[in-house]
Amino acid sequence: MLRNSLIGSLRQIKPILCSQSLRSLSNGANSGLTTIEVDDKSGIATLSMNLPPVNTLTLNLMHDLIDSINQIECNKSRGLILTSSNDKVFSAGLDLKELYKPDQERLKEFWTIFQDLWLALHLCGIPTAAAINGHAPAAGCIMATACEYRVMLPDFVIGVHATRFSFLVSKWMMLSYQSVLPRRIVERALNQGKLFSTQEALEVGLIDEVAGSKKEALAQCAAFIGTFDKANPIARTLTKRMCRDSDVTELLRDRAGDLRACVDYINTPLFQEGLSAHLEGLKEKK
Ligand SMILES: CCCCC/C=C\C/C=C\CC/C=C/CC(=O)SCCNC(=O)CCNC(=O)[C@H](O)C(C)(C)COP(=O)(O)OP(=O)(O)OC[C@H]1O[C@@H](n2cnc3c(N)ncnc32)[C@H](O)[C@@H]1OP(=O)(O)O
Repeated sequence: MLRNSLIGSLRQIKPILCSQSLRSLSNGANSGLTTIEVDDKSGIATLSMNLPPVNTLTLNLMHDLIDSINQIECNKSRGLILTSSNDKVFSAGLDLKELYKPDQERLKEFWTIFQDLWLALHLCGIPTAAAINGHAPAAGCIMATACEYRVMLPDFVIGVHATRFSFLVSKWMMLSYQSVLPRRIVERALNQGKLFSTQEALEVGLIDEVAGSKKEALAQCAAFIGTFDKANPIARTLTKRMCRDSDVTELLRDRAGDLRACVDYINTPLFQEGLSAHLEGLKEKK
């Protein structure tokens, strides 16, 4: 029953582009906001976000990421490593400009694609790891928690600091955080709007390892992916999805309800005023 419902729900996000070859993948498959490099020897695909200056999750970047995840999965790569081509920022999270005084139809599209991205990453059939080679606030952190393993470079921050500027997060975003950290730590960190330093993140278990360089981070992620070599890939995928079932069911059960709640909240004066102050703060930093 559980397995059937899992398979059923997974069909909803089944990758469509299943005929592409590894060669064309390694040549880069889309508009350049992401790049895919497949290591010939290991068969592991590295997916890099490449949207200067800070990899904000715009509609286009999120579309590219979903396409890339689907392509990597369809090509039966041995694993997927998510990273950034910026050496200071993994991802600055959602594009705040999309949330400020938004066009209502575009906002719906934006939130829906964010849900899709999280589902694609969270339910990706092959092993996934994040090489966090820069700051990873807010949705940057949520993307990392949707992966199975996290390796981070020193002197950066990661976490969900939404309450600092009067944002709430959806339940599924909270569950993603909670799938990595104990509930009491998540509750405290979300309420404080805490950004963890690399060292703090390691101590609480938000990340699994610290690496000295991006090259080392990629190697550590690849070593993690190698730990599944003895597992049957289909059994592994089904097991991963069963383990994650309760997290995704929350969203799949009522995507429209989540969309409605988010759109309503984003339109409140509380949210818009907090966002306006946050955007000013980012400008004044200069
Ligand atoms: C009752 C039930 C209700 C349910 C409600 C559910 C949901 C409700 C609704 C809301 C959703 C809340 C979800 C939030 C998830 C998010 O991801 S929101 C995004 C939050 N992200 C941030 O706050 C990060 C802000 N950025 C930074 O802190 C820094 O930029 C950085 C990442 C640390 C990098 O610093 P650095 O010094 O290298 O760069 P700059 O700060 O100079 O930035 C360069 C440039 O980029 C612009 N920028 C940065 N981040 C963003 C962003 N997220 N969106 C848009 N633009 C961004 C910055 O302003 C600079 O622009 P420039 O001045 O024009 O150069």
